[in-house]
Amino acid sequence: MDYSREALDEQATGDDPMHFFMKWFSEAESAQITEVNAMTLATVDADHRPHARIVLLKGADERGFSFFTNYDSAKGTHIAADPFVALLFFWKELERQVRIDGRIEKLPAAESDEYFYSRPVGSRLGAWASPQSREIPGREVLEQNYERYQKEFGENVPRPPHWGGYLVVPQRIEFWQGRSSRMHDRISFSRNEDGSWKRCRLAP
Ligand SMILES: Cc1cc2nc3c(=O)[nH]c(=O)nc-3n(C[C@H](O)[C@H](O)[C@H](O)COP(=O)(O)O)c2cc1C
Ligand SMILES: Cc1ncc(COP(=O)(O)O)c(C=O)c1O
Repeated sequence: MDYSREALDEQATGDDPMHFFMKWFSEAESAQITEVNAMTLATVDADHRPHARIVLLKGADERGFSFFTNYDSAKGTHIAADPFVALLFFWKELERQVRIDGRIEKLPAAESDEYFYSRPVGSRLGAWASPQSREIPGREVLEQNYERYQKEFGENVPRPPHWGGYLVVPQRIEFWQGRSSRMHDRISFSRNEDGSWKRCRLAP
């Protein structure tokens, strides 16, 4: 595969990488890419070993990038031990990659509530039924848990205390645009001490 769709120059990215991320994100949405918000989340465990999995981006604003999960999951345990994480998007139809490194924190409970109560009842029950990342003897455990919580809560399924959002506060954001002959464009932003951003170009 030789990439040839378009170029990315420094000026085009502007001074604010969050702003530019939103632009690329809406272009990916307009390009009808399925699961455009699917991103790889990398964490490290207490022994410094890396782990990666897909999660869904549910918010991006001037603070950073948010997603929702089980705080008691493997990723939640890693994050509690080491708050440095990486996110990765690959939008192959646009020949684009976005790499994000940063520090992660829990979203305020009110924001987790707001998102949780927007989810379908079935997914809310799923959050109770699944002890995420734990070994279970068989699928029937999930089904039994699901039925049990369905009986207990009916249509009013509260947010489990172990389920909520995280916010990744970016320290570095890199925009990668594929170019011909592997001579890709890479524009990288690093956060300065005062919160402003330093922009540079990296060799591909
Ligand atoms: C397309 C896709 C989207 C997913 N979105 C989420 C998500 O937003 N939150 C989540 O907890 N798991 C999500 N998962 C499941 C995770 O990839 C993973 O299996 C789960 O979170 C357990 O990871 P852990 O054991 O490393 O904590 C998604 C999986 C896929 C394939
Ligand atoms: C286990 C799990 N939790 C959370 C999510 C987040 O997405 P949603 O809130 O749309 O269910 C997903 C998406 O696939 C998921 O698989």
